[in-house]
Amino acid sequence: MEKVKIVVAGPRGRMGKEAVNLVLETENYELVGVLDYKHEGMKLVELEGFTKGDALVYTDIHQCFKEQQPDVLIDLTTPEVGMEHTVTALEYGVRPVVGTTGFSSGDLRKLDALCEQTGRGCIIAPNFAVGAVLMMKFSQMAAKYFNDVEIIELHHDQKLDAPSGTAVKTAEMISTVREAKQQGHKNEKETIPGARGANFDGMHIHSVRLPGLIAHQQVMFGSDGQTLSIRHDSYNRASFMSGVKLAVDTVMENDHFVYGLENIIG
Ligand SMILES: NC(=O)c1ccc[n+]([C@@H]2O[C@H](COP(=O)([O-])OP(=O)(O)OC[C@H]3O[C@@H](n4cnc5c(N)ncnc54)[C@H](O)[C@@H]3O)[C@@H](O)[C@H]2O)c1
Ligand SMILES: O=C(O)C1=N[C@H](C(=O)O)CCC1
Repeated sequence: MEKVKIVVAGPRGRMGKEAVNLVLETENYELVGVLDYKHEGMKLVELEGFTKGDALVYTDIHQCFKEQQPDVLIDLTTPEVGMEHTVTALEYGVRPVVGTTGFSSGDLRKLDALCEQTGRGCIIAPNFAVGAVLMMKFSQMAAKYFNDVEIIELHHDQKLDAPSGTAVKTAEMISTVREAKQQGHKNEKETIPGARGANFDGMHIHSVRLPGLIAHQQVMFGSDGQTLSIRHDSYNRASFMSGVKLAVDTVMENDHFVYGLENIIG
């Protein structure tokens, strides 16, 4: 069987390191390159923190794709860089698996159109942890019966985007079934701006950033005399890797755009 040729963007990052190790340790995967903004021409093994890997470091995505002709790009960078990488990958016929969060709805529409144009698959997954995907699905189920919901997402303090991609995706999924409602008292007034969090279709999202945290989310529903809380916790970044593998294997079979792992988990 031919190996899946993979490039990882952001290899020195917290998630990128895990993804590089996943690729190196998976028998039918081959790491053919990594994309960084520095260390051009070095081998992966020469970078701090790596003990193996002959793949070359590229700072130019065009050169990387021309020389290596990968099947899949795994992107774990920043929203601006990630969007540029994803567009370029599709233009080269490389299938993107994107964990990078912070894409706008306009970005997602553009990528959807580009997949249709190129006939290539692309998976954007705001959260690769299977438990987090279930937490989102269970929240969507609960929202049929509870209109009042607050989303509390908690992450490490090095995170760039707020609210998290997971919180936005959860709110979007809830919105498909929740009866539209502006929550809280109609005369509610914030005495300190931001006290009620971000407002998505009348429901509120609260972003907590603290050292010591990894990735956590609690979705709280309330109605007369009862509350329901659905919570997921990632305690390490290995928790995301089975989802990355599922996305890589699936994108190799796909010719369309997928936003959210819930669309490929049965
Ligand atoms: N989908 C998920 O399950 C999931 C899980 C964790 C994190 N994330 C997301 O993944 C992204 C990365 O998270 P992280 O915690 O690893 O961040 P990080 O800051 O540790 O890593 C980002 C890496 O991107 C690299 N980078 C910046 N510019 C680059 C460029 N031009 N080319 C190549 N690399 C470049 C940086 O050097 C850095 O190593 C974030 O958007 C985060 O929200 C998603
Ligand atoms: O560590 C991060 O950053 C994470 N980001 C994702 C998000 O924005 O939802 C998923 C969990 C970890």
